[in-house]
Amino acid sequence: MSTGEGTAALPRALTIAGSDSGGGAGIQADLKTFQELGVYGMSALTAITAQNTTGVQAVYPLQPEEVVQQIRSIGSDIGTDALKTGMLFSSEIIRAVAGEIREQGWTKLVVDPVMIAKGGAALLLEDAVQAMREELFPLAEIVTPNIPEAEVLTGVEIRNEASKREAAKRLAFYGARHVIIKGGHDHGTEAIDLLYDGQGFTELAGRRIETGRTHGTGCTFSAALVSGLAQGLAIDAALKQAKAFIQAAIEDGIRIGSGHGPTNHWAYRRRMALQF
Ligand SMILES: Nc1ncnc2c1ncn2[C@@H]1O[C@H](COP(=O)(O)OP(=O)(O)O)[C@@H](O)[C@H]1O
Ligand SMILES: Cc1ncc(COP(=O)(O)O)c(N)n1
Repeated sequence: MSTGEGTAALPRALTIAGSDSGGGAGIQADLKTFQELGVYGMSALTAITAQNTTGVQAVYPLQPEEVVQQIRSIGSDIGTDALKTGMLFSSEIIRAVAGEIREQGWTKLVVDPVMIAKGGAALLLEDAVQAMREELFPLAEIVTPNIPEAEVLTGVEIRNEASKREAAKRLAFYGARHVIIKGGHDHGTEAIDLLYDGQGFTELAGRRIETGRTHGTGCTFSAALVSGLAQGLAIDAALKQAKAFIQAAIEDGIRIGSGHGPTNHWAYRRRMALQF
């Protein structure tokens, strides 16, 4: 019988990101992922987007101090074991968020350098790329660009394995302790994510699924990574869990909306349950 005293020491994770009204990406994807992996989820909103599977209809950024206050409220009372950033929109918000993360002394930070939604809408202003590199990357345990984002951040055109590795090295040079260049935008029968830890490379491959339902894959993947870090996993174990989580979520994508449908955040836990 429950004593009503509560569950001790659930891992805690915070997402600092934009809201996706359609529920497939942004903080909604992050919170669903935290919950599915048994992590207590918290959020600090950076922007509201009016969005569905067909695209982004409007973006309403918050004031930098509104973002900072949310983070401060969490830091001054609940705290967090790990955190991620997603859509940050402007250099002003990036600077404010980086300043507050430094203030809180949080180090288990995953930076997902969200730039463009799958439908083509800008989720980061062009002049904010430099602030992202200079302010946020030095604080990051892991940065998780997709291929187009890695190209914008480094100026390296990724055409083959050698240029992908060169881009990863440059991203590490900006201060991130680990770099994962995600392979969703690549071609081939496998989606291969490349991890660089400042010394060597590791590849993690999953079967590429032919589907249009990939809205929120990057958000979901980085939220799963953060969950692993919050649980105390090492980077390679957190990456394996995140890859299995996103693979299941894409394989069991949800048939809703007429455009880029969302992934299924429930799929991984259901598969785990079926194994026992
Ligand atoms: N069609 C796919 N089949 C299997 N895995 C995929 C597919 N698309 C993306 N992934 C995986 O999803 C994760 C997110 O990658 P990606 O889609 O490149 O990010 P983003 O959403 O930032 O563009 C990575 O682990 C990637 O390998
Ligand atoms: C609020 C918000 N944040 C991020 C994304 C990127 O989505 P994806 O993970 O598919 O790149 C999005 N579409 N909306």
